Amino acid sequence: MNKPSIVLYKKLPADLHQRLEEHFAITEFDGITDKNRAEVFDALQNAEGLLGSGGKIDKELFDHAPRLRAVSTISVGYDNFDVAELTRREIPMMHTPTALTDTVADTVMALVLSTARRVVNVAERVKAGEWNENIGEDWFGIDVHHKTMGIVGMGRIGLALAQRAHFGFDMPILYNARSQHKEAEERFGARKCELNELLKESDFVCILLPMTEQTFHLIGKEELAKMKSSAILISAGRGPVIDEPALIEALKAGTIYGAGMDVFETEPLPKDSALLTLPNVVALPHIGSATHETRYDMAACAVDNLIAALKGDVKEFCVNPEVLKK
Ligand SMILES: NC(=O)C1=CN([C@@H]2O[C@H](COP(=O)(O)OP(=O)(O)OC[C@H]3O[C@@H](n4cnc5c(N)ncnc54)[C@H](OP(=O)(O)O)[C@@H]3O)[C@@H](O)[C@H]2O)C=CC1
Ligand SMILES: O=CC(=O)O
Repeated sequence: MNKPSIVLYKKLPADLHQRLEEHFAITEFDGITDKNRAEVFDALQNAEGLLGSGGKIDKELFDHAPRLRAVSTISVGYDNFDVAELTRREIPMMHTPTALTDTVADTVMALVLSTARRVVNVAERVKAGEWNENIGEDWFGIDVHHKTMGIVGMGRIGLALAQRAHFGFDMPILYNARSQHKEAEERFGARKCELNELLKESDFVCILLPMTEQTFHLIGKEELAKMKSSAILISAGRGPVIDEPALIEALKAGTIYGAGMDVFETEPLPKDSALLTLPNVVALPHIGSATHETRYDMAACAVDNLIAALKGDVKEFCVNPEVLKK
């Protein structure tokens, strides 16, 4: 019997590629870009599955995939997919939520520490030969331990961050989400509050929200103005949740102390972005989950997700479970 065809648009480790090949005939691309879209459209004519990460996966693409039965992304976020269109076509959309949670929380904690203690800025000065005598106050940062941690988006990653902040740094925790998160309250003493209260009271405001119509530019000029001048903003959910020009203004004016950012409105971050010129900004290239171990686990999860979905055997990790046949 012929194996079902799939389109793979992300390079996989050899053993995972082999696992996929045992089940499917694979047409492989190095991403889906404006340059190769037409070629991808041709390959999709026959494809029953789609697996990869990044790119804009929209209705036009699905229109070229009349046999598509399952889509699997190697990520937890899926804002680059037209999920409503997939649901309309009764196609399950799979993602990799649990594999990366701890690694992303570690990255957020790294941003908290490196912005507060100015690790990147100070290390650059050492490399530039500026450490010539005992350091003075111009090398100092601010404490992290015992400060108030505000978490906007108390989901899987928010919870893992709360655990680190509570047990590792003895930080009181405030959070904002749509629902109450009893586990965070009971295990880490977290207190749910309105966004405005969180912004006013937190020393670290960590934004861990998905990108949706409701979260777009949730943090803008007015919200930034509510933060303490000694507070630090950490952005590690999706870039467009923060109004970047408003953030740049606040950082330049010194109305907040600094920002640690793993995600941006435009990625890769444009070379002329003012964020690159500000010493109180730590900018990372969207590395939240980027360790060898975690990226492997995410890819393995996405491969298993596609195999399960094309067999009609989905048990978890489906974004639109309403399409699954009972
Ligand atoms: N920087 C990186 O490399 C990475 C970034 N991410 C990003 O992080 C996001 C979060 O991941 P994860 O924790 O696993 O996701 P979850 O779905 O577990 O958590 C999302 C949280 O956001 C809250 N939320 C959603 N919409 C709103 C809103 N309008 N107002 C207030 N709260 C809201 C949810 O609230 P409620 O609980 O009430 O539903 C939930 O607490 C991903 O969607 C992805 O975009 C993920 C991985 C890596
Ligand atoms: O940003 C990364 C993800 O997995 O989502």
